[in-house]
Amino acid sequence: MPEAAGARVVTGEEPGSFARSVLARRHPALIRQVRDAFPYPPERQRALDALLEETQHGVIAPLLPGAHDGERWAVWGAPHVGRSWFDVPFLWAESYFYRRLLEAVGYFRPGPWQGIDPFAPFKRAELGGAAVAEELAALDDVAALPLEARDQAVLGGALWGNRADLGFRISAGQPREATDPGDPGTRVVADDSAPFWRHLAESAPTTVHLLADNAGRELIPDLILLDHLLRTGRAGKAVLHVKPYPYFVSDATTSDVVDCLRRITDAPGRAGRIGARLWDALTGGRLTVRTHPFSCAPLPYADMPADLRADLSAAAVTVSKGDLNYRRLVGDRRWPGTAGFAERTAAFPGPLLALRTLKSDVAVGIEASTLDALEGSGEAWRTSGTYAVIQFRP
Ligand SMILES: O=P(O)(O)OC[C@H]1O[C@](O)(CO)[C@@H](O)[C@@H]1O
Repeated sequence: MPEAAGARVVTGEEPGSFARSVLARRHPALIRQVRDAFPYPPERQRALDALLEETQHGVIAPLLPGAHDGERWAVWGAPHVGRSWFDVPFLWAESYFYRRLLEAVGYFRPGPWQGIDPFAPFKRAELGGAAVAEELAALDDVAALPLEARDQAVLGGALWGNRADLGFRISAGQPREATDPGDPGTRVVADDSAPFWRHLAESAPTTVHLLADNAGRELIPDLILLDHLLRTGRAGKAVLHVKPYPYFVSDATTSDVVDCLRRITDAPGRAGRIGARLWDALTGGRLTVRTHPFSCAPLPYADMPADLRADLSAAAVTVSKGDLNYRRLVGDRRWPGTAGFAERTAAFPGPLLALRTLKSDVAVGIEASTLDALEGSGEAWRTSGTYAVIQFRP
């Protein structure tokens, strides 16, 4: 990889950088929100306070002895433990932060707080909100469209669903809506949707994998996309990869899949029918949910273990959702924006589609003229969540 030598790994060292703002502002705000959202006993509160102090002023500590995944994290953390959270790779720091937050709230420890998702109140509020109801109702109109327009509608739904990310909206202690993106069509800065649909038309209807990102307003359109691919015969089977435990605030776990499915199934009109089909697909084995531990690993996809690699190698396509998955696909480095998507993702097995709204510094596969226009716009286009890419390579 000739560019790797010249592309710096993203860390929080640089004052004013996006990564630094996440570590210095979002993470403390999130700790406070979680602390306020539950009646945690004093020892859990103290653990959360200690984590806050450590992340801002201390050095990275290892997991407590006896952690079920202690050995794995000891290997992954060996180069970083004992250093400032701001000085280590941002991808690793964010991933480990969520693991430590779960430790602080007693998520894995036998006892009353075991298995209690600290982000559940935020996810639940979103799922019960008006936006989800409106989005489900809009499916009635999509049903009337010709196939090609329906293809674009469900793909666009899954793409822009990625804007609805609760972690992204935590700023200075307050969840906030991202700025209105304006006309989403003009905000897709790399669009390989045509070759993607051609590829599916030319492939035998084998298995489609989807690496899910956020629950709620993102997972619902993801499920609708999978239903569309199954129903139109582009996929014979589908596999939905979700996180084995709560992660990056709103990342989907199996219980979020169930909550979303219930929400879709309970909706009137076409949404309810899609929900019933998805339920049948799950119970009948056409749609499978996977929770591979690597889904929460602080590593690029190039380092995926052999079993996951074998699984994805057999896919007609893997659809990768969201910003974090994108960083893990291309490597969390300051690549030139024009670096090739196919080249950067060469180590990923099988055909790949990335659907991502841009919420961090990493971007590749953008035409030089588009990149110039974006750089000249004065906008925080890499991090605002208002621009997106649909990038495909066979
Ligand atoms: O939910 P997504 O799209 O993966 O976004 C996660 C992104 O949010 C951040 O954690 C910051 O809020 C980024 O650093 C990260 O890549």
